[in-house]
Amino acid sequence: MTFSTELIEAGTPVLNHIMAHPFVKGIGDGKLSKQALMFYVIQDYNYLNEFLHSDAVALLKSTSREDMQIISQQIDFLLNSESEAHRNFCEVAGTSYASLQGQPMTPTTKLYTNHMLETLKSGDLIDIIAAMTPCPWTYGEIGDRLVEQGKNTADNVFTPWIELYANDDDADETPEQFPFFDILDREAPKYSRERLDQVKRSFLESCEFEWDFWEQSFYQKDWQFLPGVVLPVNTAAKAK
Ligand SMILES: Cc1ncc(C[n+]2csc(CCO)c2C)c(N)n1
Repeated sequence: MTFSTELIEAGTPVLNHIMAHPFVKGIGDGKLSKQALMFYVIQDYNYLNEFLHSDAVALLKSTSREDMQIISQQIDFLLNSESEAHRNFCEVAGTSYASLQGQPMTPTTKLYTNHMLETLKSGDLIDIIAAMTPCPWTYGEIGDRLVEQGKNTADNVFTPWIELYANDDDADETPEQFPFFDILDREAPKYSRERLDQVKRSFLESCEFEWDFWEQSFYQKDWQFLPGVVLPVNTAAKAK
């Protein structure tokens, strides 16, 4: 069994929970509250900035042009295509994208991005890619499964979001669709079983953070701040 197959098998229960999450179901049914959509976009903008930093370090640790190409494609998607997904949510929420940028990170966004950034400090390429892979993997799967369920209808307001993340219909579910898995499979044989278990754990932590991200957005889980705390002006995270 390849290492990527092992990771996919281990991550599938989390993916199933993500598919059952009310936010993801809401995308499929074209129904989500304005508050949930805005919260998601604010936090995802923060998340994607840190994902870009992770890509930058992954690029720095790459030794082949092939890997550099894969990582640069991810950066290109993130900078040039992924904003379309945010714009789709903003349009439905009836707000402008610009108004949702530059707000503080919530605890969950901090934990998830810190998990990725921590691996950058001390990890090898395999550690960095493993922590980053659940992001494109789970979104590709969400897109594919919602298309399989026939949710990308003309009258679903979230069809542009679904179609951005769904992979081509004629392609099978193979790791080739997620080139990060290729890098993991190539790097894995260089490591002991014990070391690979650490990598797998890190992948699973990111899978769980993906679920947490939907959860925090659906319920708008923000900092509580204890009674009596007065925040500095312009640092309240909640969108008005
Ligand atoms: C919390 C969160 N997780 C995953 C994605 C999806 N995503 C982020 S970058 C990228 C392409 C580079 O791999 C993809 C598919 C997201 N937007 N937000």
